Amino acid sequence: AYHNPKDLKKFFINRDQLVMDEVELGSGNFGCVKKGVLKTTENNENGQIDVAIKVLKNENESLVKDEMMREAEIMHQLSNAYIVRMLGLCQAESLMLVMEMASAGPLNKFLQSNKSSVSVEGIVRLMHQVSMGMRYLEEKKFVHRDLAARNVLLVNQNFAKISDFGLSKALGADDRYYKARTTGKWPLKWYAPECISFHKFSSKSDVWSFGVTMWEAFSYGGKPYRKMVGTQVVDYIKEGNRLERPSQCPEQMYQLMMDCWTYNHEDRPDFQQAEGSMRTYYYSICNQPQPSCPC
Ligand SMILES: CCN(CCO)c1ccc(Nc2ncc(-c3cccc(O)c3)n3ccnc23)cc1
Repeated sequence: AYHNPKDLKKFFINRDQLVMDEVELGSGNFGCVKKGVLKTTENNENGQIDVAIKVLKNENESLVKDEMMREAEIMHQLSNAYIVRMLGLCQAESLMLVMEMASAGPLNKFLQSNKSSVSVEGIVRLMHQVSMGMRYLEEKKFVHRDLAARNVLLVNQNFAKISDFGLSKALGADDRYYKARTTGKWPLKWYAPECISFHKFSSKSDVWSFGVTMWEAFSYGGKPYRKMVGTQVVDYIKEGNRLERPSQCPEQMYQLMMDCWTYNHEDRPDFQQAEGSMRTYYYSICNQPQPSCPC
């Protein structure tokens, strides 16, 4: 269950600072995500920040509430340009998680509806940013466990942030993986073999998911293993098959995806190596570093 609430105390936002739109950005069994603004008085300047608010439904289910508190506790420890920032929690008519808004929404949806205006170089830039965010998570010993294009949110078409830490886990100092006790509604098409066979999750299994996320991006929001259900994918992979190179995908990027789908996790690159490959290729095609604030 969720513990040490004291750490998050300073993180509680009072309800009258929040103005919530009717606009619903998304919904799930947890509740829904709404658009809104957070009124601030930073150094007595009255300002406001666009926010996404995850609103918990049927409050009484302490299970869902604990899960949201765990998500908040994880995000509270993260600070990186390529990871969605949590601004705080608000306990009012229901429990709310307040995040800094990434207003262009999920990467897969964006690419599906902007095929013509996003170049291959633009996709390489976005996926390099995701690899930097994941390298940061790896260094901090957090396992995401739900990396997919639907959980990469865009500030704009040149700036991506990793989101949805609902399944994430902090590894113990000398743990090399997280062992799930039970299986849940798992995104099997994004999961490495060891996750499915042994319920073992590590940054190396996040690397496998990163490969599938790359495939989605270079497919402009295509759905992986289209004709199969999750359980069929397990056999497909075991027989040595992999997703095919998307037509617009550069050879070097497909090679990296294939490396991320190395069956044995010990032989898979880690995010330090994957980020290095992305950076090398990105510089080779546009010879300029990522702006410090890619706004
Ligand atoms: C393009 C418009 N559109 C699609 C609407 O149909 C759309 C969809 C989503 C968003 N933006 C966001 N949706 C959800 C979360 C979120 C909330 C809680 C936890 C968490 O990890 C993430 N979030 C955090 C920051 N920005 C967002 C912006 C636009």
